[in-house]
Amino acid sequence: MCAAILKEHQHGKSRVRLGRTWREGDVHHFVEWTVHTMLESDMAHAFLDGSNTDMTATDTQKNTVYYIAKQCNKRCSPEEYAIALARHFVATYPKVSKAKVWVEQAPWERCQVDGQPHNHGFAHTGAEIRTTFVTADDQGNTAVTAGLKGYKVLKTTQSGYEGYLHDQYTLLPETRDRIMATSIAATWKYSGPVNYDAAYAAVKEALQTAFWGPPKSGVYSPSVQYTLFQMGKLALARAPQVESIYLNMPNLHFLPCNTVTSKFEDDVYIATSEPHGNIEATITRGDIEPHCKL
Ligand SMILES: O=c1[nH]c(=O)c2[nH]c(=O)[nH]c2[nH]1
Repeated sequence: MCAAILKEHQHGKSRVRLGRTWREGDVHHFVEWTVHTMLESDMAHAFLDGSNTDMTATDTQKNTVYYIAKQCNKRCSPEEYAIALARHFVATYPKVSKAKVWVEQAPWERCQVDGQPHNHGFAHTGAEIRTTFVTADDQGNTAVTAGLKGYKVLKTTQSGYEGYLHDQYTLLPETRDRIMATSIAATWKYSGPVNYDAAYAAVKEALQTAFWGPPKSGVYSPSVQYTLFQMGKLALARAPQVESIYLNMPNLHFLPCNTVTSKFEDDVYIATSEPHGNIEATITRGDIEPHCKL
């Protein structure tokens, strides 16, 4: 038999789903989180010898997800929760050298009835999922990445695509007026502790502003690539605690449609989801390692 060496190993629980309410008098707050845990630990003997001695079972990890949610008795951000959970794992289990926690927050939003925010009513907006990824190690280091995914945005004009390489394989006509649509996935890394809710709002607003531009005039986009960089740049400018940001933006095509009676007049499009372009980049303030995608 050939020699085989065990390299990196880890174990965790995926897709642990929980709801958490916090009651502040009559006003209730609600989050739904899907949590993934992963522990790097001194457990080579489990892989090599079949011994489970000292192993933190993934079922135990799942139970801890709920336990720490219960311990968070004040309303908290997904980042604060993930930090508490990751630190609990390294503090409690001597064999664990690093804990990784991912949290995805479902888009439940307080609803309005008769123009008033409801005390305990929430609607699933189907909008973006807020994400976080936290690592804590046994040396006391904690790293926090925040993000969002599935945030679909579109503009009906102020987008074009021209000047690209033309050869025998090129069919795409150049345009200065097209629909631009994407589903933004972003992750950004914090340089230290911040107000996570405020920083999230600042980054999201920066992404929106750079994508759409001013309400009346918009802003011209010569490509998804250029707009993506503008979005990342504005996020870094508006959120000083953000060290770097990764953006993935599929180009969701709305294709010009000729109808049986008329040619395309920037009005009727064939809506598509695939195939789609796919553009991504990491934008940093300096020479920083790219970070983890959720
Ligand atoms: O903004 C765009 N970037 C591209 O790289 C590309 N490629 C393509 O066919 N259309 C577009 N649009």
